[in-house]
Amino acid sequence: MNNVDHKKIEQAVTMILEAIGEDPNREGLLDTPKRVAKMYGEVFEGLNQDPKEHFATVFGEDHEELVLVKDIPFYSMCEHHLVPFFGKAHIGYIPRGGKVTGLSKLARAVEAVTRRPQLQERITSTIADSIVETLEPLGVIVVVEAEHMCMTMRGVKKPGSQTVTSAVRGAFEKNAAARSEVLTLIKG
Ligand SMILES: Nc1nc2c(ncn2[C@@H]2O[C@H](COP(=O)(O)OP(=O)(O)OP(=O)(O)O)[C@@H](O)[C@H]2O)c(=O)[nH]1
Ligand SMILES: [Zn+2]
Repeated sequence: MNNVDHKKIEQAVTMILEAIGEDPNREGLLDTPKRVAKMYGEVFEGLNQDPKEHFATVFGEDHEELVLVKDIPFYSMCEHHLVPFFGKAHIGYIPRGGKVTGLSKLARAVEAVTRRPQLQERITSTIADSIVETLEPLGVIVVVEAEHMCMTMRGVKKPGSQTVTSAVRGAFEKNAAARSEVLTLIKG
């Protein structure tokens, strides 16, 4: 929570308020720079984390079949406009050699990757590659669906449009049937 330079953010927010023609000294705005600094500490908390660190918890469970955690909600900040994009991540992997991680660790990795200025494509591939590098599974598939506020409240203004990205590694790259099984499970 304390990864950001609060003082610097407070100064910057005061300057932005002045720049838009607001009065930073009016009552309602007095604590706004402080609040924004605290909020950025929270939404950019992932900058302090390496998603891979969450996969240190490994159980020696002999399960070389699909593990899928779907509908993991996330909130991130588009690195172009610093406005939110948010949605769901779905992570499937086929463990190898008993390297099975805790289910919550997949959701923790999503938090680590999304709580920083981001691109949806990078979120998707970083999660997949972190799993490949740590758990060395037979295969990984990551699907991310999100709504980007920079496309809804501003710019092209297309509310409701969803962006879907996927990253496949290992067995899922070659095996279309395995991929479609996961996609069916995600939809169901
Ligand atoms: N590929 C990708 N693009 C993104 C993501 N988030 C936002 N963008 C896009 O980043 C682009 C930035 O385009 P620019 O032309 O530099 O900026 P802009 O003038 O504000 O663009 P508009 O949004 O079209 O008004 C826009 O097309 C956004 O939709 C993301 O996660 N992935
Ligand atoms: Zn954007």
